[in-house]
Amino acid sequence: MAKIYLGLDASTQSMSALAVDAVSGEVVYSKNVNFGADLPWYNSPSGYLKNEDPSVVHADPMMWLDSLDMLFERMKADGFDFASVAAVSGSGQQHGSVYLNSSFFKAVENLDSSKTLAEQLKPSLSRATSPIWMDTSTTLECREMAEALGGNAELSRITGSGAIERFTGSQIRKFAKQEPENYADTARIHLVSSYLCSVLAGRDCAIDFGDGAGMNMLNLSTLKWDGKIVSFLADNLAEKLPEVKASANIGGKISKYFVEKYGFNAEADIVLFTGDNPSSLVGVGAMADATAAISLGTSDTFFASMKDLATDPDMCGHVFGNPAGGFMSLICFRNGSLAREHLKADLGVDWTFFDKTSFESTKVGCGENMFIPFYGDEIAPRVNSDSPRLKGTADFESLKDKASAVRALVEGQFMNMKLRSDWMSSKPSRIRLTGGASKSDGMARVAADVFNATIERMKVGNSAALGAALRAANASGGFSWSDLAEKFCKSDASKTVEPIAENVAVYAEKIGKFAKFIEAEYKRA
Ligand SMILES: Nc1ncnc2c1ncn2[C@@H]1O[C@H](COP(=O)(O)OP(=O)(O)O)[C@@H](O)[C@H]1O
Ligand SMILES: O=C(CO)[C@@H](O)[C@H](O)COP(=O)(O)O
Repeated sequence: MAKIYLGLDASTQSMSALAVDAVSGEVVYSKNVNFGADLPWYNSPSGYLKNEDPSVVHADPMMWLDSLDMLFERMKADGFDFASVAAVSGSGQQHGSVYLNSSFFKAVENLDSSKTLAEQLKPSLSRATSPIWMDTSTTLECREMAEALGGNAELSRITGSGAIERFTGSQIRKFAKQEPENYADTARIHLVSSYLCSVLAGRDCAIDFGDGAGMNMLNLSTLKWDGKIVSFLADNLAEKLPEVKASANIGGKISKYFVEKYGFNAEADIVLFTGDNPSSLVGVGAMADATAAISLGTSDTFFASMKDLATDPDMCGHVFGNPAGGFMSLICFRNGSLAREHLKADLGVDWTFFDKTSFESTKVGCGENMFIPFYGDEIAPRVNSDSPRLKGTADFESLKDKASAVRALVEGQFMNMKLRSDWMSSKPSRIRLTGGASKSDGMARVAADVFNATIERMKVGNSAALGAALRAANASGGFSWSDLAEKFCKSDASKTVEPIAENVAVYAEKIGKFAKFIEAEYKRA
């Protein structure tokens, strides 16, 4: 008999759903709502609100709720059989936080299916907007954290990361300092993942170890909130935090709101949500071995499950909980797809030119041309930037040579990724590529040659939503990881890209020059 599990993914730019039949091994349904295109009244074309201070990046949490209702409406219109779903889980863009007053607990338990989620839950916000992972405005709070808590190396030893601007701890501290009344009015602080989980379950749910580790306050040795860090960050913070639990816990049965409105089975389990990267780790089938993965979503990320805990001396890399148990390493690049989109718009070209044509008409390594692709602040390395830096021929620097500009930007992104990931002890010979831009053959080729690794692309593209569905099947249905990985996490052999020795040598030679170019331009501390 079919066993259907539904995975949801609320990432930076979209809310998506993917349903699997865990018995037959089929993906039976998928659907997507794009925040910019489908909810234009939120004025968030790329999923976040414009701010006059570019370091402040917030999103409207009601946009996430409206997109969830819209997604389920679309699924209903498609005739999706909600009643057949045995369990739901999900993932959210990491680090983003939702601030709620004490009315939240009752409001989420008593959702009325004749109204929308947003109209019922808006009054329970104690902060109108949510800082998200792209926010870099908490440098001062990070410095205060490091000074008070024994330095970044110590914070990294305890939490898996030094004090980081986008992580939730420094964001909470900034909110408490700048808006003390609203902070005092806050009874609960959720992550995007645990907020949506709570809404689905109709009760206040826990944060999981995967996403919780992105808050700079989870003690990785005890897997509890670290008392010393929490009390330093803000007054009474401990009581405002949800519980933190292993990802495989059930948050509860699905709320009657979704049963009445969309026809879910009232017995469907809601499995704790996690971050989109930990979820992708599961979706690419890398939860149980040392396979590395690169996700080219809004952010670019490089991650792998971890055998031995190791931290990054340069503080760009992080340790998160692996939803399948143990830990994972991750490096996040803020100038991922948005930098590619920026150049694409500046050049007035389409994705075919960007993914293919430009690579066919240019040479590997791009001669002397180099492109540091930091259109905005970067987090790996941690530098403030408001424009990319180009060095090379006049036509290249003025962007007249469009093909070279595209190649050099992509090469710059992957060489930077290689430089920042060298702290991870194992050099992967095989990397799984996922995310919206992984369809680009040009990018897959550059990744293979820069990393000297086989690049595998997945049969099921949306690895975060797939990971969520597989986590639901594992935690609620008892399906083993090996069974699920065997059925769902296969790469598409026709899209595998092998490294070419000649090209590998070009990048091995060029990467040193590129590192010096970055250092000279940004004079890193
Ligand atoms: N053909 C393509 N080539 C390169 N990038 C693409 C292509 N199609 C989509 N993208 C990029 O994929 C991104 C979305 O990827 P996705 O994984 O859905 O992001 P997220 O999960 O962060 O919302 C878009 O920002 C877009 O730039
Ligand atoms: O900050 C991080 C990871 O630390 C980002 O990777 C966010 O989790 C956003 O993910 P995408 O929407 O780009 O997938």
